[in-house]
Amino acid sequence: MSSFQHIQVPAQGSKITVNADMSLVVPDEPVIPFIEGDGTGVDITPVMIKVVDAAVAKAYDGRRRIHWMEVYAGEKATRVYGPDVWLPEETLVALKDYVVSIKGPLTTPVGGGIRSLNVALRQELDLYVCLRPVQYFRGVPSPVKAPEKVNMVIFRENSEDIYAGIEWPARSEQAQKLIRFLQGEMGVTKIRFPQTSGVGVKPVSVEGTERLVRKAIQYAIDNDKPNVTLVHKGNIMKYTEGGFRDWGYALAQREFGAEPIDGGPWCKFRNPKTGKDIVVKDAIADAFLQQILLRPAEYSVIATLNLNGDYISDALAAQVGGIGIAPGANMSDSVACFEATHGTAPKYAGKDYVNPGSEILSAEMMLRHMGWVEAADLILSAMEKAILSKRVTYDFARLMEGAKQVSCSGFGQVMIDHM
Ligand SMILES: NC(=O)C1=CN([C@@H]2O[C@H](COP(=O)(O)OP(=O)(O)OC[C@H]3O[C@@H](n4cnc5c(N)ncnc54)[C@H](OP(=O)(O)O)[C@@H]3O)[C@@H](O)[C@H]2O)C=CC1
Ligand SMILES: O=C(O)CCC(=O)C(=O)O
Ligand SMILES: [Mg+2]
Repeated sequence: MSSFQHIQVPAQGSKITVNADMSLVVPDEPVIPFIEGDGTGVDITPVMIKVVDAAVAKAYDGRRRIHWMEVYAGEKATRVYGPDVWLPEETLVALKDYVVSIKGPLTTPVGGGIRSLNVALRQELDLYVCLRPVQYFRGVPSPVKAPEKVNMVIFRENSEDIYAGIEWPARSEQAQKLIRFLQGEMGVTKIRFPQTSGVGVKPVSVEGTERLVRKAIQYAIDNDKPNVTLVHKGNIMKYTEGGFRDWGYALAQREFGAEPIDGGPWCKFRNPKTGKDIVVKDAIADAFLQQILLRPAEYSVIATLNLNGDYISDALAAQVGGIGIAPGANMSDSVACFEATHGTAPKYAGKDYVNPGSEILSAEMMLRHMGWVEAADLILSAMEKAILSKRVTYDFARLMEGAKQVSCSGFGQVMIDHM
């Protein structure tokens, strides 16, 4: 018997569980929760499910099957649970309990209104790694000359930084109180317009940095990557972004035995699995954004803070063809919730128009994470073949010579036809 109020647990299928060493135990018929998402979520999420089901059926010939379980967040949650319930407690319980899940995008209003549900989910479940691989698919139209040189994996810190939403509006009692405290007790004299300033707080911790950088370096080891770059703005924000850089380097030396190169700060260590050197280096965020355009081949794994990671994700996605095919995952040591890099693209909502590729590739990451590599590989090859067939959604069609534009669901079907 389910103890959920509105979540319908599928009659068949069972939970994915986690061993003490954090490895997954994945049954052949797992129950996977999904959040449909706001805006274009209604378009892309059903297509993602159809493509994944087709890949799993093809790869395992009926021996494996996903039982999808809808859980609610965002506008749909307010329709199901009541007008003010944007992120029901039972959604959080289900995402945690069922270990692996996938979500569509959720709307966050600008300037006021509710705080980001996406951020709330990451915080509540402590999904501290935002993992966003950026790779080039043959045939994708790109604004740069050599998009195939972009092959990076972003590890974005997902739980702290200015992104955590600790801020107060201009002229509010709280902002005024904090400004008075800063001026009266902390010796701050440089708030230019204290009467009319909104204020935000940017927490960046040693633990938060270390757990993220540790994952990034381990990923470089496991996946035979040549370097890890810590991207920060530590020249200006010395004790937050500068701290991130310093704690990252210190961790590389302390836990992975990295030695300074030419007196540092860059350092390197030998990959215990391959014997090759892994260089740990850093870049200041503004310079990094021009480096990824001019010298992308020199960067492989990126470890960065929350807001930088947000900007870098969309910028890098553009280099390989746009956020229509930019996947991602939010992960703790045990729980993972997969989601596209893009948002709800409201002007296209409900039009069966946008590219479902980002959410499908997020599902591909999910299948790989579950160890269902055959199904994941099928999705990758179907994506590549679909793009090469030039039957693509508007975002690619408008940049491709000789393309035939298809709808969101049409692109899903083209993928299935190529499996
Ligand atoms: N994780 C999440 O749930 C996220 C949620 N958001 C939220 O989404 C809302 C809208 O944000 P906005 O800044 O407009 O960013 P979006 O990512 O939603 O859209 C920006 C532009 O990106 C392109 N785009 C987005 N999705 C697709 C797709 N599936 N296929 C092809 N192109 C796509 C479109 O470009 P074009 O106009 O050129 O066609 C679109 O206008 C906000 O409330 C924001 O907070 C934003 C990011 C992540
Ligand atoms: O939460 C949001 O609305 C935006 C989040 C976002 O842009 C991201 O995580 O990349
Ligand atoms: Mg973003």
